[in-house]
Amino acid sequence: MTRLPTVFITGASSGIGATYAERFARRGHNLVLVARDQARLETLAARLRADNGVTVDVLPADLTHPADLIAIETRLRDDDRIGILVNNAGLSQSGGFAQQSAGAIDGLVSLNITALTRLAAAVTPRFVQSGTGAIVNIGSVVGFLPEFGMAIYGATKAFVLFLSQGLHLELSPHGVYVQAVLPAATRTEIWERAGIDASTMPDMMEVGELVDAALVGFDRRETVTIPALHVAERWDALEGARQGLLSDLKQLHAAERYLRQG
Ligand SMILES: NC(=O)C1=CN([C@@H]2O[C@H](COP(=O)(O)OP(=O)(O)OC[C@H]3O[C@@H](n4cnc5c(N)ncnc54)[C@H](OP(=O)(O)O)[C@@H]3O)[C@@H](O)[C@H]2O)C=CC1
Ligand SMILES: CC(=O)[C@H](N)C(=O)O
Repeated sequence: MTRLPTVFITGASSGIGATYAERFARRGHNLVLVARDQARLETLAARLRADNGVTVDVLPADLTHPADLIAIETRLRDDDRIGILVNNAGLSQSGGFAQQSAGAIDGLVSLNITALTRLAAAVTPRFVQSGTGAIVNIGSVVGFLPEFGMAIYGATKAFVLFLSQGLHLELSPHGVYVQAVLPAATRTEIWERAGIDASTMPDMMEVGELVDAALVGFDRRETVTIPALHVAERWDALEGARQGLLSDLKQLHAAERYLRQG
């Protein structure tokens, strides 16, 4: 019987989520796996149980369906064995902003933003109460790359970064660790699902390398982990510039350049 916290992973039927499941199972953690494709989750769960001797629960759910989301929130709220949430389920964007239907926009926002936020919120009071726990939110470098041409997807990922930084500030004094993982292009099914030809991407990281790097950041308790960023000082400089900008906000009056001339 393991004393390690159970790891709850959304979007665990493929790609990054399935790889997190494999890596945490190898470390001896019990798992709860969530995605829509129950058969795929069951196959993965059976393999992880057999290979690692861990307990794996499968919770099929569509996180964009209100009733499913409530059921998943309830499990996170009530199951005090769960000590790590990997908020990974996500969807990419197909086409430019002008091509988006109302349904496509709703799908992106409800999975990438609403579900992720509600699951973090469901688990937080219990983690704060116990003074321990970890929330891993999967963002994307596209969250700071409007140049990539996926305005809605990128905005959902900018939200994930902001939320994670805010939660870090609020929850770390209570012993809760929050990590934002920002992958760059990684070889998974997300591209095909969005109707994007992955062969048009010049370089792509293999998913195992991505998750192993993200776990190095996790073990070091990094707040923001960007596996494809080779010069870490770039991130520090960006954060430094942001802090500098804060010190130049003076809200009593508009800046000189906005004062009307005559
Ligand atoms: N691959 C990449 O290049 C990058 C990926 N990311 C992020 O990584 C995360 C994982 O993506 P990745 O592994 O690449 O892609 P995959 O498409 O392989 O995985 C997405 C996972 O989310 C699940 N999922 C999709 N829709 C729903 C839903 N409505 N309800 C519940 N689960 C759902 C899928 O399972 P099912 O269909 O069974 O529901 C699947 O398990 C995403 O948040 C993505 O934005 C970030 C940057 C780069
Ligand atoms: C743009 C994508 O679809 C990809 N998941 C990424 O975030 O790089």
